[in-house]
Amino acid sequence: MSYLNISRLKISYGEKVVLHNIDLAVEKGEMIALLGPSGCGKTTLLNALCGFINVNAGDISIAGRDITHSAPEQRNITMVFQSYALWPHLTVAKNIGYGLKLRKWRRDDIDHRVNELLHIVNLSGLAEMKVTELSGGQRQRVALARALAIEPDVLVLDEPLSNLDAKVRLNVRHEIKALQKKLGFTSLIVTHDQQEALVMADRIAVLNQGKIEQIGTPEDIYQRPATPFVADFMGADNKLSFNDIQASADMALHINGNYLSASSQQQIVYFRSADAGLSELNCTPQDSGLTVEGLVEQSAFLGNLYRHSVRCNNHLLLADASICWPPQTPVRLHVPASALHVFTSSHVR
Ligand SMILES: Nc1ncnc2c1ncn2[C@@H]1O[C@H](COP(=O)(O)OP(=O)(O)OP(=O)(O)O)[C@@H](O)[C@H]1O
Repeated sequence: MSYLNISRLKISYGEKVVLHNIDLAVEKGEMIALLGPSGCGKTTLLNALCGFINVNAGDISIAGRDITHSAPEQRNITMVFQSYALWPHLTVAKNIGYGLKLRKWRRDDIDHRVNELLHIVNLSGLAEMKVTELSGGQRQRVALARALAIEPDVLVLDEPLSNLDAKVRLNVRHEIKALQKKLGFTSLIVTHDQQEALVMADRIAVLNQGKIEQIGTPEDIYQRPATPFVADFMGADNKLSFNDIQASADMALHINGNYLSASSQQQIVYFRSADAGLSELNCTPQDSGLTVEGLVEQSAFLGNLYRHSVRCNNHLLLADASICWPPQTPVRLHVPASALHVFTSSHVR
């Protein structure tokens, strides 16, 4: 039995079902990222876990204790919000100690715990500052310290980094991850950002329209997407059907040494632009993987590389390269078989 168990959870708003039979088992000390497009039900799942909304069917338990219908304050789950939700008129120390005061801790014990947390989140020395005097990154660390102060059974983070600018965001996500490893708290984090999920989570649950499409390690989700939705969401931005490939004299696909056969026509292949290499037409073609001959239509400088769009008949494919191939250059685009994600079209919605 896992530490946190969500089983067959169903939530609806009126007639509209927004979570369908969600099963999620989280081990103690694990960080799970809930990843998915806007409206897929991530926040609803967190709200159900925290007890902010009613559950239509299913169960939630922590350490064997059924909390499906417990009041939020009886669950020992704390949430860190995107907006920090700090008290602006209180100092950093008073914000961090707020939950402990509500729990009627003794003054000395609160001071001791607050100092411990200030040290943990690297804010020692800022105890007496008002939170309004802090930067966004510092405020989010206060919010985290306040949430951790009461030693929650589960820490829930709802898009905790989305109000921070890009550079601070990169630092804070590594800090939270390091803290989670050090302190061993169990947590669920909601994010839109696939890279944030890859960096921070032990496992990622990808949600689509109220269902979990796939749950697995970051490597599983990125390298072995189970469905076309996950492949696409995780950045496999090119898509071709086997029919398209077979119909074109300029495309060829070899998998396990075999040229694609007629029986595989119901299949569809996804790949990332980063996995597609470009070469001149007079180079010897590779004998495995996908090969497409076409013309460079556009190239865009992305800083560390150039992204090219390559036209082959009515298909426009994307390929990255460290050098810039000018528009109208005839090229061969090649993707190794190991970087192709192949699905039967019954998977494709
Ligand atoms: N109070 C509500 N009443 C009715 N429908 C709601 C309510 N809250 C959310 N929904 C609907 O439930 C679905 C899931 O919403 P939810 O906020 O959980 O998605 P999300 O994945 O967190 O989205 P985002 O990333 O944009 O925050 C959406 O279709 C939304 O419109």
